[in-house]
Amino acid sequence: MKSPVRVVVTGAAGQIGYQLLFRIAAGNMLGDDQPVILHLLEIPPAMQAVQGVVMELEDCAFPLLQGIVATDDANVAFKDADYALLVGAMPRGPGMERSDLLKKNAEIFSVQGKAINNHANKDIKVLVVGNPANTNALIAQQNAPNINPAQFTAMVRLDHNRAIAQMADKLSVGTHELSNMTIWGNHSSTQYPDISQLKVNGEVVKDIDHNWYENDFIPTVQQRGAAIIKARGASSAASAASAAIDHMKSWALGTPDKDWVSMAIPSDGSYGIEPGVIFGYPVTCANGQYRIVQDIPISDFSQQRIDATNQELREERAAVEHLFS
Ligand SMILES: NC(=O)C1=CN([C@@H]2O[C@H](COP(=O)(O)OP(=O)(O)OC[C@H]3O[C@@H](n4cnc5c(N)ncnc54)[C@H](O)[C@@H]3O)[C@@H](O)[C@H]2O)C=CC1
Ligand SMILES: O=C([O-])CC(=O)C(=O)O
Repeated sequence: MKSPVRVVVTGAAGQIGYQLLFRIAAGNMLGDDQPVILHLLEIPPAMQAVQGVVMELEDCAFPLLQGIVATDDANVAFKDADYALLVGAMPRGPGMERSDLLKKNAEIFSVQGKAINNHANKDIKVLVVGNPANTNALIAQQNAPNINPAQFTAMVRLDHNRAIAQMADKLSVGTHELSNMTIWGNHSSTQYPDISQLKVNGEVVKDIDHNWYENDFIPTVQQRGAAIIKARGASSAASAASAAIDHMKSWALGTPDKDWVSMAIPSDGSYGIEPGVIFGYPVTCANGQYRIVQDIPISDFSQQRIDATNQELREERAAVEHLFS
């Protein structure tokens, strides 16, 4: 049996937290042979609800769950943490863009970045889910100068999974038959779902109707979060938790041969993006490290969309630079 790892989930009493914790404890994220100690961080008014979540986790008698720490103190929550899923933040409601949450949520990520810096394992893997995810990840990273900046990532995997599901439906194939989807840029309505490299059972997909791609598929993926808010009256939760599991699993356990996943990670300058911006890229993962897929041909059509999402991320960064330590 491996020794247990410590996994922090913030916003543990929220919608996504409630979907996420049980799957982590069941081994869906880090594997059937990896025991976990869950650290649940919440704000004081939610601590009673967290106690209920703790009771339910206990009642599952998960063999891999070797301990639970529930706290409203970030310094306690991040102590010796190996993985952190930063979910706790306000969700948007109808008619809002995710960037409208920037002012409300930014402070949370500067506080948590500092706590990670001071208390976490130096190899910690951080995934930011709370919106606007890319820029919140940048805030956390900039407040953690002693942690390798590459360890801070944000979630575009839900967009990646949505894009695969839409294409599978269009092509009448199973989602498992598709590979090489890419989400470039921001987890926002400027994201660019790129199907130029998409394959079905290893064969490049040709003959996609460009009009459908541009005017139906791309907006559907970009606006899927808003469509769910409209339908459910609340933002996506189970699918978001599932994507968070997928993101961390890929990062920790690796991606399959001949495929890649989309992760928002600090740019190293690849594809002309300014270094440091937390940008959605196609990546492969092995041995707990991710690597940007290089040399994907970028058409003029793609370049315009990559530029638009890059521009939005630069504007978001400019709005929060005062929170960088
Ligand atoms: N990146 C992505 O693909 C997605 C991101 N999201 C975002 O995830 C976030 C959480 O969504 P939900 O779980 O639906 O919201 P929710 O409102 O159900 O839960 C959020 C929880 O966070 C807690 N919280 C607030 N401040 C905190 C702090 N400083 N420390 C610890 N916990 C804190 C709240 O008490 C609440 O229990 C939202 O910002 C939402 O927009 C949602 C779906 C997809
Ligand atoms: O749309 C939202 O506000 C929640 C979210 O990020 C998503 O579902 O992609």
